[in-house]
Amino acid sequence: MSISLSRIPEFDGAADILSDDALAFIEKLHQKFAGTRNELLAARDVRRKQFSDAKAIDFDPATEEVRNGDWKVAEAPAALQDRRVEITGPATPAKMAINALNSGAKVWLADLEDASTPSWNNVIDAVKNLSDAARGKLAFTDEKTGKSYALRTDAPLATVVVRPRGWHLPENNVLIDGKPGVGALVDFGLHFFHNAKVLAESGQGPFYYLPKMEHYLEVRLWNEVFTFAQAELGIEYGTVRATMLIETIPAAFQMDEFLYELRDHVSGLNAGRWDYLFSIIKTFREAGDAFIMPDRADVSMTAPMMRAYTELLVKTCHKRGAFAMGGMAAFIPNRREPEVTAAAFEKVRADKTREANDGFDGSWVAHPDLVGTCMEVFDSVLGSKPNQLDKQRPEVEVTAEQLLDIASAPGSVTEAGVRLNLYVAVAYTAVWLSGNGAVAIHNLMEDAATAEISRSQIWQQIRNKVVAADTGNTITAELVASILDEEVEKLRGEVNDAERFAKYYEPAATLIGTLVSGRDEDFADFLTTGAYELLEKEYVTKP
Ligand SMILES: CC(=O)SCCNC(=O)CCNC(=O)[C@H](O)C(C)(C)COP(=O)(O)OP(=O)(O)OC[C@H]1O[C@@H](n2cnc3c(N)ncnc32)[C@H](O)[C@@H]1OP(=O)(O)O
Ligand SMILES: O=CC(=O)O
Ligand SMILES: [Mg+2]
Repeated sequence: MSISLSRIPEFDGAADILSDDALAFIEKLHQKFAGTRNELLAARDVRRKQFSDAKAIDFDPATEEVRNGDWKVAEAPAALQDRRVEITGPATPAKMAINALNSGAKVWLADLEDASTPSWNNVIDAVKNLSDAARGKLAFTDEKTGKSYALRTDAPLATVVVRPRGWHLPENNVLIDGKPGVGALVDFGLHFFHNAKVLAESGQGPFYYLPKMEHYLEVRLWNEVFTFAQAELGIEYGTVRATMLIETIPAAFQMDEFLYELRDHVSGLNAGRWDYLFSIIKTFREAGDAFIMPDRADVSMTAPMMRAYTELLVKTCHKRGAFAMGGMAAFIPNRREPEVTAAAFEKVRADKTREANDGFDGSWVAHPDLVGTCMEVFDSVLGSKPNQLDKQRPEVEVTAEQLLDIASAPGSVTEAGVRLNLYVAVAYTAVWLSGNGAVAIHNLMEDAATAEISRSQIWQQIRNKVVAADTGNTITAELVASILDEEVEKLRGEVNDAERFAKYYEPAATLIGTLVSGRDEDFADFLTTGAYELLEKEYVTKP
């Protein structure tokens, strides 16, 4: 097996991140783990079809012993005992990293997944920023504004928890025997290689968030990666700690199994609500009326199936001694519009209050101005305790039917919802292609997970011939195509920059137009896979 690179990004420090020793480590990770990763991805397709045909998923009888067994995960290290507020955001540009580290949050989820466009420059800059942060020397001057950014010294910085890409994404710029590498192994491998020792020495990690897994064997693979990586670099077994997102519907049926597989390296589970909704739509997209999701804006965390999911997560985590982490309310403040900010504070407060009262140990915010709201809510529930691991939920009983009870989610499908989904999916994908993996649209945070819901809902609605509640029209491919045209014209006017529109919005619109078609052959497992092909072809590798 041999490793090579398409190119080294042209900025200071990139060559150091891609040193020969680091690449040798990445090559070893691929040698040992890429084959299993490929098999596990193929197994996802087979299972999904089975679930869709059966119109059901159930708890696996083969792992009943794990679910009924009396076991606990390893105790969390001091740096992760108090996670009441976690800010999320990309690790590039450096100013975002510094703002997150300085935000007052206990943890920063440094995101190479939902909030990140994995252009080669972004991936390497993110690792470089994380490496500088681990050594306390991250600083930045914004060339546009002249504003300088430095790590604060007057208060603790957030503890860094890095989220590498999910198992599905390739890394086209790392070639293994001439073929694309595995994004997850590149992100993890580079971060771990450069930072594991320094973080371990200061008790600050290395810590990870693991996204988008669908089966406990995928967790087992991460456990093997961690075990190997620690041994290879002489780091004590069990130093790595990871929090796993329960953000796919099959994973909701395996919370115990996930924790068990990673029990020496785990610190908790997180309720990743946006990918979770996407996963429900994706899994059951052709399974008929019982699985039609209402308009995205209608589905809230108080819908019965979402209550079942979060209640089961808290119960399972605390029974096993693992943290239960809340998810992202998408409302974000706007510093130029006080009434938008006030509404965001109120909605986020309500969301965090529900989570804190349910027993979550902390939760996520998308913006520094929301740290205070989340902190106040958890302070009032936790009191002097760092977490509420002691809050057991024996009264919670959740069935497979409750987890899959989509039909009783309040709300309806409307043509206005279709229109909004198309607008958001195209606008987000265009911004993603321009290098930003997260953006505010209509005062909501949009990232890869929220955009996935928008595009997959439309496919599901066309496929199942859903009738729109507001117009009485059946949602057909033709209707969607004509609304898409209108929304693209609206965006053209708003963007008002022909070159930018042609470069980012037109390819985004073409991609989304295909993905939503309602035809089997057009439904991609991930929006970002197609977008990544465009990114690599059109925007990065071309001179
Ligand atoms: C489904 C999921 O996975 S959720 C987790 C993944 N998603 C995310 O992490 C999204 C995180 N949030 C963001 O990226 C941003 O908040 C956005 C894109 C939604 C909005 O960003 P902006 O439009 O820049 O917001 P705004 O102009 O109000 O920002 C004000 C300041 O706060 C900073 N800021 C905003 N959000 C963040 C953040 N999450 N982390 C660090 N700094 C931030 C901005 O950089 C800006 O700093 P500056 O004044 O020094 O220039
Ligand atoms: O990653 C989080 C989500 O909601 O998706
Ligand atoms: Mg997600």
